[in-house]
Amino acid sequence: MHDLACFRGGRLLFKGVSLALAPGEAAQVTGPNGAGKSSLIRVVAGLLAPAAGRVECEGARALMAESAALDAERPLGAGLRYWAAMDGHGDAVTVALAAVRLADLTDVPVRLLSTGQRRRAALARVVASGAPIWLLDEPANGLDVASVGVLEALIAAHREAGGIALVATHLPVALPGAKVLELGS
Ligand SMILES: Nc1ncnc2c1ncn2[C@@H]1O[C@H](COP(=O)(O)OP(=O)(O)OP(=O)(O)O)[C@@H](O)[C@H]1O
Repeated sequence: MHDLACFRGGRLLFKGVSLALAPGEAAQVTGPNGAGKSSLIRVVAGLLAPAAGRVECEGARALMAESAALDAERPLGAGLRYWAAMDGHGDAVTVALAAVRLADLTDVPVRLLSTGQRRRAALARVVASGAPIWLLDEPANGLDVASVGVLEALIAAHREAGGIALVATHLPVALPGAKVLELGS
């Protein structure tokens, strides 16, 4: 991120935001409600144009935001395979579902999943994407303590394998050695 600025709703949310993440590194984006954490994640994802500055990425980006964008009527496994196939990793879904402890629900329609299970499904989508750069917007929302542990372990394994994680969260998520990007300060 080079000198990023973001205007939204006629308001300057942040400016002068610069950060470099090398393989294996992570950053936590913090700040009060409305500071622009989600907006920053969307800028880095390429979904929102910055008012100034630029983002450079080497490798694909996977975004975990509020919605997992999975067809509610489809079985979970089939819904995830649809996206993973687009990313060229259709065979990664079984492992991803096991990683987020949802293997038992592979054949259950997405509409029947609980809130926390939906969040874990969204995480499975990121895992199955094979993308080296994970952009996680409030990934711990709706997760119980054990699932936050799973989230932390998956991020750690991703970093150990040379991946990068940018995590916006107001809930505690252990990210050892992560850089901190505080917005609204
Ligand atoms: N589509 C939009 N159009 C105009 N303003 C928007 C839009 N989306 C968000 N905003 C505004 O941008 C500001 C930052 O929102 P953002 O969701 O990035 O904050 P946040 O730090 O993630 O907040 P929270 O902690 O509540 O999730 C808010 O004031 C919000 O009202």
